[in-house]
Amino acid sequence: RKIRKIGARDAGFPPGPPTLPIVGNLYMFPKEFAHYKFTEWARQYGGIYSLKLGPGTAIVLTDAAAVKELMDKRSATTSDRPPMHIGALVTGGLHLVLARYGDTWRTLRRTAHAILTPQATSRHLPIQLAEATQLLHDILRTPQGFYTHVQRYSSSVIFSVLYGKRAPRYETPETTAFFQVEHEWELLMEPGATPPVDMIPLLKLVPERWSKWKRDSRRVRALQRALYFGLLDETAERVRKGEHNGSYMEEVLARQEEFGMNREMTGYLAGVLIEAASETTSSYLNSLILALVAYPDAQKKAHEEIDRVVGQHRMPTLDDLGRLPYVQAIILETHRFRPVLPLLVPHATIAVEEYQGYIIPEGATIFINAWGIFHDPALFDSPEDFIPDRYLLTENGTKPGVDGSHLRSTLAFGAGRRFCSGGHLAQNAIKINAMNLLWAFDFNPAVDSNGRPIKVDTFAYSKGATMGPSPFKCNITPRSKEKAEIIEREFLEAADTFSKFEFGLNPEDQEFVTKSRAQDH
Ligand code: HEM
Repeated sequence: RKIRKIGARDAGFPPGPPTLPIVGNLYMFPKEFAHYKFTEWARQYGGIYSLKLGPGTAIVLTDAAAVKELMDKRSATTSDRPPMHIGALVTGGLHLVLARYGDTWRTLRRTAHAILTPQATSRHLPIQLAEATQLLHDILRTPQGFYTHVQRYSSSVIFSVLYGKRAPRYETPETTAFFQVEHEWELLMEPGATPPVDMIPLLKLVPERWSKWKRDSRRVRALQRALYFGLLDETAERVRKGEHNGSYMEEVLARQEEFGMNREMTGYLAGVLIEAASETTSSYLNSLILALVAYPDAQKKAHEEIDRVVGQHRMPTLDDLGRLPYVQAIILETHRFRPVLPLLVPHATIAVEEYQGYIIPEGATIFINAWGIFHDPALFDSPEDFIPDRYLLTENGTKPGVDGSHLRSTLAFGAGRRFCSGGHLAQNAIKINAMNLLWAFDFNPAVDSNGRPIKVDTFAYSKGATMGPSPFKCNITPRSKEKAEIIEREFLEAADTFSKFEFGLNPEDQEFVTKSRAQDH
């Protein structure tokens, strides 16, 4: 009887789709883009429902009030992560984002905080601004390469902050290596993409030659370690030679003991921060560009506003944003329309909780279905469309007359004690680049050989835990000759800020840097 009970939903648990003995709902668990199926189930079973994953239980929250109560207010018991055998195999349990709620996580998070508080973040503004200027310059020169220009931007900022070493090109070896391994890692970590080894531990015993996930895990681990520890050793070597440049890893290496860190933790902390910062920020910005191409009316309104407030003769600054309500609305609408992590990152409970009469067992996985909340037709008018104007009508973009007070504008950055550590850095990146891109460029569909516009597909997204648009084509042109000249000029002026971060460049990078500056003279 006990065995037959495995996979069955206990009395008192939130409702959910029908289960089968032993496997529960595993037989129907989506293998990719899980947020779509999760949202379909939410419309059927409600804002809080449960899935039986073999003997384990997952709770899916598609309700802002439940997120506020369970994840924000009761975060003392809902801030663990579910055991992720594959993640632990790849990173040795030292992955800050995936680490269980315990001392290792606390130490890593505390150490990361040193560079990510609002105050510390303001110290990174000069390099963020300089890199954002290069992004405009790169797009001006080779607009068709915008997608990787954006990726270069986001990785170069975090490389500079962490190791004091920037990436002038997408082809800079560390950047290319990072995005390649990150893609494989993302595929491995997507919910449902690999056999459920956490729920059915016997699967761990399948020999490596029959389990692709084992081979992939080994490969990703080797590639990540080569990159992360290579960069760390390079920093240590530089310090040994007395060539300090004030980077964060220099500080962690010097104060390792005080932080409670060792070499393994330090290498992974920095590597995980590259992961957490690069793919997310670049996916967001590429989604923004995709939305601007697909929704020309919204783009036009933003252009009108930015021309009125910032004008033709200077680039925008962070201080302008307060006077750009439509651009602010575009920023919020992009998070809603295409949240970078549609299911955020799963949490887990360390004690039983009770909510609205339902039991949430200890050790349950909790998925926050941000996609389902943001695309709920009961909350939002035409949720499938990109309509920034909704955020001018009500604070949280909900339709008039609906109570949207449980939502918060930062939902896309997570909840409770696991809330995104890099929120301030990310918000600055988004604000600066959203304003810059809108000020500088017109984004239009690419045209085919007959001159007909090619419609972009706003649903063409790559698989993986992070939701980034698949590479797409569009036509990007500067909005005026004067703006193009300002970008050229500002790019030259950024050279000063860059110089501190440009050491040990390989010959190709060095040539690129020299040429790109010389051409502007
Ligand atoms: C558009 C940009 C970004 C988005 C949308 C984003 C979103 C998120 C989300 C949803 C989580 C999971 C939160 C949860 O479990 O409740 C998270 C965690 C995290 N993020 Fe971000 N993030 C972004 C950029 C960054 C940046 C720039 C950094 C660092 C420089 C960063 C560092 C982290 C870290 C370290 C965690 C793990 C926190 C923990 O588990 O304790 N993120 N982020």
